[in-house]
Amino acid sequence: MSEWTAPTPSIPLRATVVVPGSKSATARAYVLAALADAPSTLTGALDARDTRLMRAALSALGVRFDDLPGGRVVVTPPAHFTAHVIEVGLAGTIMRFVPPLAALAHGPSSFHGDPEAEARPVAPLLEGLAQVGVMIDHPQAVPFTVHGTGEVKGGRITIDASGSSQFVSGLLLAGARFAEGLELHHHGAAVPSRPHIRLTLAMLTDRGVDATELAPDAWRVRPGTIGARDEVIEPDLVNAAVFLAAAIAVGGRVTVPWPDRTVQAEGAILSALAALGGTVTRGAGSVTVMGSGRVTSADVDLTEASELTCIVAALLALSPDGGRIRGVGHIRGHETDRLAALESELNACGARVEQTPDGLLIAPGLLQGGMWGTYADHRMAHAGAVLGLAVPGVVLEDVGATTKTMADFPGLWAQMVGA
Ligand SMILES: O=C(O)C1=C[C@@H](OP(=O)(O)O)[C@@H](O)[C@H](O)C1
Ligand SMILES: C=C(OP(=O)(O)O)C(=O)O
Repeated sequence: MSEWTAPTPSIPLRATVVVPGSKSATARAYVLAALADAPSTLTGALDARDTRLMRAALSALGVRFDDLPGGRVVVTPPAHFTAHVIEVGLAGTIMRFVPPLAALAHGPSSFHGDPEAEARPVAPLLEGLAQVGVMIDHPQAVPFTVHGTGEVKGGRITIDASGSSQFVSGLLLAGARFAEGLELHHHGAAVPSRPHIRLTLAMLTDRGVDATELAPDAWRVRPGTIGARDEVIEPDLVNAAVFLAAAIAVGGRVTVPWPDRTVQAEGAILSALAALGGTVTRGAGSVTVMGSGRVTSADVDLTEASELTCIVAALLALSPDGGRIRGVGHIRGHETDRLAALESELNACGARVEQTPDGLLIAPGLLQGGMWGTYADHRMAHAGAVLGLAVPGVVLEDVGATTKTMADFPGLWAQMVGA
């Protein structure tokens, strides 16, 4: 546990921050390289806890990683995956993307993780694999064991993916390596975070896989090889948004590198920041957000970008009129129950927050600093940092939680604030 006092700048921000590679793109690029027909070279892959654990998990299955100068890594797939013990940490991408690869190995692979990982939903994914003949012990939650037989029959699977888009992505990523491919149907309440499914389909298509959305809740992947691909990983736009949010919280301007074309959820991210009072300007390869120091009250639907909930909640708590967040009921199953955690921490700081079935209602209050619980959750830590820009004395219980997706969040934050 490392406590960290959030810096409160005395002058408006003026900063450019270079945010590391996308967690979601790195995880997919590693998994697809592991499944490919030849080695792939990736540049700018994220190096943080989730992606280190992903490398360790894939290495355990027989994949080789050779680091080269210039942030490049060559990923060499094995002829056959070898069953092994897999450590998922608290990464949704590992507990949901790696089991289908373990099913393609010979023998049992047991999946373990942090205590918090055991509360995260994984059953729909594992039940989906069971529908096409994969044997799994304790398919309810981490820890579980996948008994691989070297092949997966594939075919039609129906699951309830309302708990996480990662159930869909995890099955689609490996579907081309199933003997009959995959036709995946969702049955249940709305699937969240759809831009992440679009990212999965785009990265599959880019590697020569015939992967399509047949209907809003149905996807098909035809069997075939997954082509090796050399790729430059884009910056993580959700993590970039944390820094852009800072300009809205205290005023000034923050610039981050931003790809000119992306399949990350840029529309949802930039429109949320604009709704909260940010003036968003696109430059060539960058985005700048300017803020006046006054957060606009807003009613924000984050169905497409639920990872923003924590920082949007912190900003709305700073708004003189508060606001509302909708469309994110499923984040009760993220790194922690984020709606409960935000309600508890923001109320402890003097805001008046209550949960709704699918989000939060946030009313203003007289805000004060104090200990900010981080719940082993990087995005709860980000929220505390954003709040602390404007409220002196916010102390994060454990800034180490941020290493999940950024190796040096405190360093980047200090650089931005000019501390
Ligand atoms: O596929 C991915 O890379 C992700 C999908 C989303 O999951 P949910 O659909 O569970 O929100 C997102 O929140 C998570 O951070 C990353
Ligand atoms: C939900 C998140 O992560 P994970 O990939 O572990 O699901 C997140 O990063 O906000």
